[in-house]
Amino acid sequence: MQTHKLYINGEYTESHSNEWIDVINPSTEEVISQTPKATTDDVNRAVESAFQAQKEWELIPNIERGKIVRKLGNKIEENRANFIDLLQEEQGKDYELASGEVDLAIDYFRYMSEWARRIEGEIVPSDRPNENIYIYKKPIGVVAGIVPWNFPVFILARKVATALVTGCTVVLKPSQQTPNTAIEFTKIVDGMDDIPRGVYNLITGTGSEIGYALAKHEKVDMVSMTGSVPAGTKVMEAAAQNITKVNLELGGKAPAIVTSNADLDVAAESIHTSRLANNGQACTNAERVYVQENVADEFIEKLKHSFEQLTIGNPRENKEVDVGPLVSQDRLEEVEVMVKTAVQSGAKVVSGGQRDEVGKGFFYKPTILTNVDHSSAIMQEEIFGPVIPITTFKTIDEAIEKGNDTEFGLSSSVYTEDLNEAMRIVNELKFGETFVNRENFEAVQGYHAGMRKSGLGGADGKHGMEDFLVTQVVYMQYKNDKQ
Ligand SMILES: NC(=O)c1ccc[n+]([C@@H]2O[C@H](COP(=O)([O-])OP(=O)(O)OC[C@H]3O[C@@H](n4cnc5c(N)ncnc54)[C@H](O)[C@@H]3O)[C@@H](O)[C@H]2O)c1
Ligand SMILES: O=C[C@H](O)CS(=O)(=O)O
Repeated sequence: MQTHKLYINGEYTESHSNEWIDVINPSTEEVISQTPKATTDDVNRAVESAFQAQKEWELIPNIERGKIVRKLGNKIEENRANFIDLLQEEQGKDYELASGEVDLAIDYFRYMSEWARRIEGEIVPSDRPNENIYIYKKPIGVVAGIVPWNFPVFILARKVATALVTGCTVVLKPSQQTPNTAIEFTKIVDGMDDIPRGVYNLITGTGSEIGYALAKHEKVDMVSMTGSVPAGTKVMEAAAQNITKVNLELGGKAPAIVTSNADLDVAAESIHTSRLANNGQACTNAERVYVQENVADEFIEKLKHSFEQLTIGNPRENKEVDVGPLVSQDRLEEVEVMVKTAVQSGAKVVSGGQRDEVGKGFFYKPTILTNVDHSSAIMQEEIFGPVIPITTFKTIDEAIEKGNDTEFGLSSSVYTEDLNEAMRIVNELKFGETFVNRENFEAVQGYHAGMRKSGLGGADGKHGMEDFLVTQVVYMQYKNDKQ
């Protein structure tokens, strides 16, 4: 059994707890490694080390930091196959998405490195003679990067690449369910002499203890956390104690609106892809469909047909597998309960509707539900599994109203070939992202940010990079000999 260590101040170190968390392969239920269950003492050590390293790191010229960030991407690429394998093993992704995620992480380090020369301030006119007002952009400081299990490599890149290029130091806490890819990344950092000690630290453990302690730490300047709304609420509560900035990427309940003017083949194919990506476990996946009633039967038939072609199994053993496992037994049971509750309330199962007993592993059959009420739990709560509930609408007004009627505000999508209809729906939907006639997954140069309970602040692009900066305004008075 492989056991791991924490990484603090440039050294591998034992946790003070001497307790361990099992990491389980969701396709086989085997324990694949054990990570230390860190303590608050370990959190203090890691944050102190990041705090001490901050000054040296931010004084390194941006361009040098950018080169280091680029190099990190290159090193992941050298180790690409290993990252893909570890990711498949700990999270159960299919090969295509696992390799896509690792490639996106590589790209992310490279993309963020390019901001090194472009972190710009401003000079604005003063009200007084002989004075310039400089608006400086500076690193926010120590960043706590708290990562979920569903995209453990890509979201690590979002936290680490952005922190390092902006001159911040980082304490990374991966999900206790998928720490092995972060541990592999830590080996890369450890092998690079150009990253000063303490700039990057890794601690492993539970969210409720270690994540919370990190968010509450007075020397953490920003908590950048991706995860569920309940955990994000806890992070805000902890951070509030020191008025620490939070950057939160939380859950979603993305509506997909299919109008009678849609290309139904495109809609069915995109919603299929969007609902099942990562075995149904992505925050931007289509989570509920509103289809105009005169095309509903045809659309549902197309989706049903495509769901029936799917192969389920261990994606690490078979590259052709379309749908792998859910990440854990708990996740499987939660999805099962949500579907059962919906069925008890009158939902009709068009496809799937139960576990897939392929042997060991946490497999649930891709499921289509119709006859669901817009206000029911399956239409309002995040499912995070391969289940798509579908309801109908009569008018575009109704579709927009129902689409917006949610506590989440991350992603949404619209299917129509009518430009006027598309523009109207896009303008009236209140979501951080809207995909028109295509499946989800955002671009690194965009801005991934949720409205309502889906988060605060955002990631990616110029605006995501700027979330890791603070502003200092300098009023520079000078003497003018000519006056
Ligand atoms: N908006 C986005 O970009 C985005 C991306 C990926 C996942 N998500 C969301 O993440 C969720 C799935 O991931 P998950 O199950 O790993 O989420 P989670 O909230 O259970 O855990 C996320 C991270 O937060 C930590 N955590 C948990 N409780 C905490 C607490 N009290 N204090 C501090 N940290 C805590 C966990 O240990 C983990 O590292 C879904 O809701 C999904 O929509 C959102
Ligand atoms: O879980 C959320 C996602 O859709 C994935 S990510 O935003 O690209 O990380």
